[in-house]
Amino acid sequence: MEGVDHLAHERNKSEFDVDAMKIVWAGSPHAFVVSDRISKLVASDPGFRKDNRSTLSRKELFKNTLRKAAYAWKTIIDLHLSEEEAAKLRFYVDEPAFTDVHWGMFIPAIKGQGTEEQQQKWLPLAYKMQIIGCYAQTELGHGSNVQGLETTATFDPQTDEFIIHSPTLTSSKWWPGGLGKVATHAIAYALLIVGGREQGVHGFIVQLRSLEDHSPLPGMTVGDIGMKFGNGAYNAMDNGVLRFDHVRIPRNQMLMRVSQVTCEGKYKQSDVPRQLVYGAMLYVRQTIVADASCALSRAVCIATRYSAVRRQFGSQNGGPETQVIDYKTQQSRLFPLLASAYAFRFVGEWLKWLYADVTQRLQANDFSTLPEAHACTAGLKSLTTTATADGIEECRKLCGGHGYLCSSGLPELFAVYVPACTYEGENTVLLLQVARFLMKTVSQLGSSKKPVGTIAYMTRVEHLMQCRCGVQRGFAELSADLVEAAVAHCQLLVVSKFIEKLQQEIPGKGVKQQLEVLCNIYALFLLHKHQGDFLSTGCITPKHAALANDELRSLYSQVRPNAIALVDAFNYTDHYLGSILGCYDGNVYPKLYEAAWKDPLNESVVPDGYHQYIRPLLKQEIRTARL
Ligand SMILES: CCCCCCCCCCCCCCCCCCCCCCC/C=C/C(=O)SCCNC(=O)CCNC(=O)[C@H](O)C(C)(C)COP(=O)(O)OP(=O)(O)OC[C@H]1O[C@@H](n2cnc3c(N)ncnc32)[C@H](O)[C@@H]1OP(=O)(O)O
Ligand SMILES: Cc1cc2nc3c(=O)[nH]c(=O)nc-3n(C[C@H](O)[C@H](O)[C@H](O)COP(=O)(O)OP(=O)(O)OC[C@H]3O[C@@H](n4cnc5c(N)ncnc54)[C@H](O)[C@@H]3O)c2cc1C
Repeated sequence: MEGVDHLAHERNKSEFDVDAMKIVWAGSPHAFVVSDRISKLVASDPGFRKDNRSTLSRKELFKNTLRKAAYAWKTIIDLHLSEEEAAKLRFYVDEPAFTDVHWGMFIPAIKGQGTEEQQQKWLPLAYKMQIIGCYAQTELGHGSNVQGLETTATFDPQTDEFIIHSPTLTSSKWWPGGLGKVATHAIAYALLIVGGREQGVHGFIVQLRSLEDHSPLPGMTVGDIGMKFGNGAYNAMDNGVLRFDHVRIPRNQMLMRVSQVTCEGKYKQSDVPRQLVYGAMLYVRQTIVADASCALSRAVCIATRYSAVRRQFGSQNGGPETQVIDYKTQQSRLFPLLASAYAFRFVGEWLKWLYADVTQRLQANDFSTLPEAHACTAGLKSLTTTATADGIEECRKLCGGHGYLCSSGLPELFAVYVPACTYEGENTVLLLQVARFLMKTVSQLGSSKKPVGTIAYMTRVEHLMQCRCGVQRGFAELSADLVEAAVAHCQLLVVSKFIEKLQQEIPGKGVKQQLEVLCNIYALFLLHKHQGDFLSTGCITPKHAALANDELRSLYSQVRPNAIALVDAFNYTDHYLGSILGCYDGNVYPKLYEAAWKDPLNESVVPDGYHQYIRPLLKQEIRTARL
C-alpha cells in the first residue's frame, strides 16, 4: 500500500531517542543539519537521478557523469556552498568521478609537497577548477613498489627543464583516475635523474592536455584503460594510461618542498623527511577509513530493513510467518556488521583528529608522530576496507535471492566499493607496513625510547619484552604471521576508540546504552571469531570463551527491538540508499514488481532476436537459419 509505513511497528519498539543517535552518527548537531539538508537537496533534484545507471552503456554513463559533475559544480557556486557542504553534496550524489581525484589527491599533493610559491601558483587554478588534476603514480609494471617506478625525469641544465620519459612499456602510467579522458594536469611520479645520478622518486606537475581544445600536448599518448569489475558505476571513472615521449617541463614544476634541484643542477634535500613524498596517500587513506563506515552502514541499513520485512517459515495456526530478522543465525551475521559500522564511524572520527594533529605538527617541522600516523592510517585503511567489502557481500547474501538484483543496490555498492581494498595501497602491503612499525617498536622496548600513543600498551605486555631481540630478523619468513599481528593491533585500536567514545558524555534517552551494547558486540564477536588464538596463547580459558558466546547471544536479543531504529539513525534518504529492499517504508514487494517492468528487456513482449534465433530453434529450422 502506498504511503503506509510497513516498518512502523518496528520503529515503535525502539528503546532510545533516534534523533539523538542521528546526531552522534553525524558527529555534531551542526554536521547533522548540514548532512540532512544536502541529502534532501540531492534527493529532490532530478539532475542527480541515479536509478537508471545500470542500464546505461559505458559512453552514456561517462557522459552523464560529466554532466552531473558540471551540474554539481554549478550548484555549489549558485548556492555558495561551503567546503563542508560541497563535500556532502559529492557524498550524496554518490557517483565516482574525476572530481574525486582532483580534490582528494591532486590538490592535497600540491598542498603537502609543493613550496609556498608553487602552492600560490597552482592552488587558485585548481580550486576554481580552471585546471583539472589527476594523481599519476602507478604504472603498468609497478603499483605497490613506488621506488620501482620506471618513468624518468632527467634534469637538463641547458634549458632549465626536466625531460619526462616513459622508457619501457611497463613504465606507462596505468590506473590514475581522471587521466583517461578528463584531466588537464597530473602530478606525475618519476625517478629523478640529476647530473647522471638517480635521486629517487619525486612528484612533478605536468600539463597533459590543451586548455583550449583538450587535445593531448605533444609527446603524450593518453587514453582510458577499459571497463572495470561489475559493469557498475565505477565505470563512470576514466582510469587512464599515459606514455611520455621526452616531454619537457620547466624546472619549477617539480614539487620542491621535500627536495630541490637548483638551476645549476644541484640536488638538495630539506630537513623534512623524504616520506612526505607519500603525504597525499596519508590524507586519502584517512578519508577512506571515514568512508568505510558509510558504505558498510548503507549495506547494513538495506539488509536490516529487508530482514524485518521478509518472512519465511514458522507460521503458527495460519498466522504470519517469522520475520527473518528473528532467526538467531540471521542476527549473528547481521548484528556484528551493524556494530562494525558504528565502530568504524568512531575510529574514523578519531583518525581524522590524528591526521589534523600530524598535519599541524608537520607544518611546525615536528615529524615525531609521522611513523605512528602512517601505521594507523595504513592499518585502519586495510582493516576497515576489507571488513566493509566482505560485509557488503554478506549483506547481499542476507537478502537472499533479491539481494542479487541490481534494484537491491547491493551489487553496485559492492562493485564500487571493493577496489578500496586495492587502491591507495593494497591491503596486505599496508599491513606489512604496520607489522614493520610494530616490530621496530618491539625491538626498542627496554631502551630509553618509550612507546607512546597507540603503542603505549606494548610496555605492559610482558611477553613482548622477551621476544624483542632479533625481531628484525626473519621478517619476510614470518610475514604471514606478522600480518595477523598487525590486524590484531588495528582491531585493538578500533575497540579502544569505541570505548573512549563511550567515556564521553552522550545525550539522549537510551543512546549511550545502545552504543554500549554495540561496542560489546563488536569486541566479543572478535573474541569469538579469533577464540582459537586467544585460547592457544592462554589469554582466555575455555570457560571465558563459552561465557563470551552466551553474552553475545544475549546482546543480540537486546539489539533486536532497536535494530530498525539503529539503521534509521544513519539518516539515509531512499535516493542515497538506491535500494528497493532498503526503502524507508519497507514496501518492498510492490516496488520490486513495478521495477521489473521498467527493465529495457520488458519494452517489448516478444524479444528482439525471436525471429532470428528462438523461432528457428522451436521450428527445428536451425540448419537453414542465417545465424
Ligand atoms: C559526479 C559528482 C561530482 C561532484 C562534484 C563535486 C565537486 C566538489 C566536491 C569536493 C569534495 C571533495 C571530495 C574528496 C573525495 C576524496 C576521496 C578520495 C578518492 C580516492 C580515490 C582513490 C583513487 C586511488 C588512488 C591511488 O591508488 S593512488 C596510488 C596509491 N599507491 C599506493 O598506495 C602505493 C602503495 N605503496 C606504498 O605506499 C609504498 O611504496 C610502501 C609504503 C608500500 C613502500 O615504500 P618504500 O619502498 O619507500 O618502502 P619502505 O617500506 O622502505 O618505506 C620507507 C619509510 O617510509 C615510511 N612510509 C611509507 N609510506 C609512508 C607514508 N605514506 N607516510 C609516512 N611514512 C611512510 C615507512 O614506514 C618507512 O619508514 P621507516 O624507514 O622509518 O621504517
Ligand atoms: C579503481 C582503482 C583506482 C586507482 N586509482 C589510481 C590513481 O588515481 N592513481 C594511481 O597512481 N594509482 C591508482 N590505482 C592503482 C593502485 O594504487 C594500485 O593498483 C595499488 O597500489 C596496488 O598496486 P598493484 O596493482 O601494483 O598491486 P601488486 O603490488 O602487484 O599486488 C598484487 C599482489 O601482490 C601482493 N604483494 C605485492 N607486494 C608484496 C610484498 N612486498 N609482500 C607481499 N605481498 C605483496 C599483494 O598483496 C597482491 O596480493 C588505482 C587502482 C584501482 C583498482
